[in-house]
Amino acid sequence: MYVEVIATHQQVSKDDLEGKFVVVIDTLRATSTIVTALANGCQQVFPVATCNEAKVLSTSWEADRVLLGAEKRGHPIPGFPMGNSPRSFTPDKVAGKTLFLVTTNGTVALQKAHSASSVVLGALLNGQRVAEYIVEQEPEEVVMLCAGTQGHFSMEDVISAGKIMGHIWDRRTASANELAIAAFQLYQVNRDQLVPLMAQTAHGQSLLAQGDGDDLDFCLQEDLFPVVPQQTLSRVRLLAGYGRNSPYGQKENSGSCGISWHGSLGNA
Ligand SMILES: O=C(O)[C@H](CS(=O)(=O)O)OP(=O)(O)O
Repeated sequence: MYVEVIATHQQVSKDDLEGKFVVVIDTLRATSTIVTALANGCQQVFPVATCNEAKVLSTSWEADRVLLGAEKRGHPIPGFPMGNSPRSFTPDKVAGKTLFLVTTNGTVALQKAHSASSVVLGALLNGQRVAEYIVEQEPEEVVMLCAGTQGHFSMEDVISAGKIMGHIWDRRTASANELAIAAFQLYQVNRDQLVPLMAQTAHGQSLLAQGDGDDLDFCLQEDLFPVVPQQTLSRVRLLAGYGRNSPYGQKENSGSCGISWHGSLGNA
């Protein structure tokens, strides 16, 4: 297995991802939000790039089954009551609903991955379960596509990739590109201080400035939701057998948000 971490979705084209096994990561906040919504009972999510697209697509569903969520550069959008705060996607709001979500970076990265053969969504909230799924599937090549922030490297996405890399290496050998190795090291060194570290980053600072500091704490919890969301065509659902209510998921979701991991570098 070869694992490649890519720092921003702007570094790849749809063609580059064609036929690949891709993990899209946008820890602050799109993939954390989608993981949370699905784990809390949302039926399915359509990540879309524009508000217009979300409105047009949503008209095909019964109005009382639809949720509209959107933000642009961290700001709420009129007509999209759900925003992009994972903490607002509680079971009472999302159970049985179809969510159309528009965000600045994450949903654009997810749309770019439409050409991939398999697309799963990763975050710190579900990183270990995603790694287990990758190991079980044994793809020859894995691309961890970090959404980044407006074309720039995002520490939180790369650290999440490093966590997933570590869980893969804990279970099997795999070769990796240099960013994957760096991501692994970054996670290892900082795993006990994620909140203060992320509070220094550009995205952390902007969340704090807009009053969403609690999202930072929420999104930096590890393995709160042992689920694997999978994007098929344009829709994201929990992978059967890897959902919150699977026996596997229940067993793992023992209430601890922390992990116990003592991985070592695998051989190429
Ligand atoms: O909602 C977010 O936190 C970001 C907005 S931005 O990066 O601050 O512009 O969107 P996302 O697509 O989830 O990275």
